[in-house]
Amino acid sequence: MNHWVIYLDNNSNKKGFLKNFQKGKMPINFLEFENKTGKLFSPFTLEKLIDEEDKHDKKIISTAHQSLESMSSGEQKRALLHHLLSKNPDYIILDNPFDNLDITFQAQLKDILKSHSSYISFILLASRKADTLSFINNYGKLDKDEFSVIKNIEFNENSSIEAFSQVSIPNAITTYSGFQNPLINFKNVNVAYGEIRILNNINWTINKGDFWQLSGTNGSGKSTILSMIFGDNPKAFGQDIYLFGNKKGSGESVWDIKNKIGYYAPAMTNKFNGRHSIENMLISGLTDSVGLYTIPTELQKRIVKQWLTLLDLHALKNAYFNTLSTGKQRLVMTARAMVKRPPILILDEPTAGMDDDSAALLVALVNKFSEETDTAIIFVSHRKEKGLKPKRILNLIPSENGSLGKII
Ligand SMILES: Nc1ncnc2c1ncn2[C@@H]1O[C@H](COP(=O)(O)OP(=O)(O)OP(=O)(O)O)[C@@H](O)[C@H]1O
Repeated sequence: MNHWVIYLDNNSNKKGFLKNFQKGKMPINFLEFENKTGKLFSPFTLEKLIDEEDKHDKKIISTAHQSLESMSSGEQKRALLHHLLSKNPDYIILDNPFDNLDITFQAQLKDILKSHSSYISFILLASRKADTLSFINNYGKLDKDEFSVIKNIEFNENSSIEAFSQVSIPNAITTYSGFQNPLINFKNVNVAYGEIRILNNINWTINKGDFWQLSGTNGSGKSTILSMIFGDNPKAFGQDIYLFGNKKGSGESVWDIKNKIGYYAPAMTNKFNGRHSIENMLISGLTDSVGLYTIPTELQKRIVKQWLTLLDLHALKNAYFNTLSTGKQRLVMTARAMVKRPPILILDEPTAGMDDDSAALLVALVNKFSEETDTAIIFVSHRKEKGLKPKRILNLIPSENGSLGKII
């Protein structure tokens, strides 16, 4: 059985490769798959299934107990793999399957894949050099649209990233003032869905200038906590949760809260597939809109120019955002969440799907935010992100009665 890993970097045209592959236009090394049945294990497949379940009100993967959409990322991946395997394909393309997965589940997933590897071929698309599978026997890489076979992966340590050191984080236009510490305060917060307890007596205080990593295994409740801050999770009501001094649910609208928070999660990138220039993308971060509805002011343009210089993207300011490499898109989106210099910045698994070098660059940018500004940062990741310098970690540790919060 042939199994492949194809290493991707910042410039790989993964979408094009997948599209062609599925149409049967694959590199000659893959001709054995030409008339075979293949399946795609990717966030895109998950999105499509969630959409289909929603539109047709049917259960493809959802169970009587839980919808696919409400499952944690780990649970979704497990369910998707199970679904794809049940179709008995000849091969499965795995698009960065280990993203968003904690170490335990990564190991479980590797075991499941191995147990099927004697009769299903796996083609692994991997951005991280450490993400490989023991039974892989062919190696390749995708350079833009060009596939080539390589001998094996050479592990090279990232050189330390000196990027961004020349330019300071630009100033704010609107100053958010008048907020007292703590900006966020959770007191003995408990969440359960039916009989299942998710969070157990969580106490968490976030002050100005804090830099938190929120970590925990898949399903431990990280998204649940975020949704109580940034979303309108009804589980937040009636609990002792204080946002900017106000008890959650006591009158402030979700919009009021969102206005004071910069937020970025990779899934947001899909909202910006229209014709948005990089400059306008950053300006729209000042107004919290997807597009631009008013002519930008000179001041807005000046601030954004400084951001473009910081990101070394000034020469590309008129380029369309969707023509950028994934790594550069992520940098722009992260900066976009920060341009208004909000009191709180939430970055939800921002490095998922990035190659090592681009992830290191994003990490360097976030460290710089922490060093040079008063914005409190919450960086969600179960991966120990190399080089990230959070000051504190809230680690959610699952227990029978829901996750306990351990502060490190
Ligand atoms: N609406 C819901 N109904 C039932 N269970 C839910 C609902 N929303 C979340 N859950 C469950 O709550 C648990 C915590 O989920 P959550 O998404 O917060 O975890 P997470 O730490 O963000 O996981 P991951 O890293 O995999 O994204 C999971 O077991 C999930 O299935």
